[in-house]
Amino acid sequence: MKIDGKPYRTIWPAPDGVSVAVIDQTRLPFAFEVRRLASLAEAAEAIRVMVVRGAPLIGVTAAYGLALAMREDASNDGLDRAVAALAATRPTAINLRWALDRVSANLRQVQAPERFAHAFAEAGRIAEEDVASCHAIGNHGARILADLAAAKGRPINVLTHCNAGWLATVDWGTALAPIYVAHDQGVPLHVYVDETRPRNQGAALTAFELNAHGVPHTVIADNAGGHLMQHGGIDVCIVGSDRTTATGDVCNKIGTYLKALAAHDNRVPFYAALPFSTIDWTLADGVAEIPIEERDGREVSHLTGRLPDGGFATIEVVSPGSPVANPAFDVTPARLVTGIITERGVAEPSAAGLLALYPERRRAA
Ligand SMILES: CSC[C@@H](O)[C@@H](O)C(=O)COP(=O)(O)O
Repeated sequence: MKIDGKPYRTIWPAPDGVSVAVIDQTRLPFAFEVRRLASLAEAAEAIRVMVVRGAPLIGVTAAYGLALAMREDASNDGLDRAVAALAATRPTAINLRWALDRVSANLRQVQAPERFAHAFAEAGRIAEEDVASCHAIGNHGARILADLAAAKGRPINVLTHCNAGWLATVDWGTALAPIYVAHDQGVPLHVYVDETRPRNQGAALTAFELNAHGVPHTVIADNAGGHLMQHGGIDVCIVGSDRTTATGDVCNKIGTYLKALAAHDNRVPFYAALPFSTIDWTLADGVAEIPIEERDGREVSHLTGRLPDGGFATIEVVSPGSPVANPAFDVTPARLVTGIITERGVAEPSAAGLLALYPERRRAA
């Protein structure tokens, strides 16, 4: 996607050929800064502190992180240690584990001296595949939006939560890809953007993206969505996912479940958009089985933003001394999901629906 007319991806090989460049998402929307990751430690830290975030991008960064680790220690022990270090950075997004498994399986087939080049190339392939998957998700999802706009005969209102746009992937995004494709095709739409406390990925990142692309949008407080749905203000919800079970339960940013409940109560269609790398085929019950990341309470008790003089400040907003909890994701059961938009088409949110799109998994099972 473009920033000030210049096309960007969220991660790309640096010109030196031995490191990668990423957009520092902790600085957006007020500052656009590119960071270079040159070591395993830098890649792991970038994922942990959310310089890069979003399930698909976490996976690609981990793949490059494994490559960077192979420059430091390409032995089998070094490979095991690097996989463990990267896997420990964030527990919920399955793309992380999926990318590590894929690259490390590849590396075990080659001798140590070749491992860096192999891993770097494989990470690049994963990135390219992610772009293709997200673009395909955009095309499939755009048809849903176009049909809805045609049926309503007016601009449609789409609600999204967190940031599942191009910043959360390598390019295009998952939940926002259908919006970009539909907007580019001339489908009249407007997006309600949940601010997404505590880290405000909606207010900071989704709004930044939609602004840059010229998509009409309005940022709302997280608690406003139910009210808007009761009054006919939302025609469809689209969210991303960090892990989707083989039965169609969808785990996404904290607060997604409440939106799905409100959508169900108001008969508003609720879609999750995700690539195959987000499906955890080993799980059947998302609420019971998906590990939910618990993040630092400071993300709830403090807010960081821009001051009138352009400087940045972090301020305290919770009564000092009050305990704070910060679960970062929740699970929306399949029964609340209308459809799962994937790179292969739209699946019914069920084991049968997903297997119909991914028949090779039936054989694997
Ligand atoms: C295309 S990304 C889908 C999800 O990763 C996204 O909705 C989300 O919850 C991101 O969470 P984050 O904690 O910012 O990494």
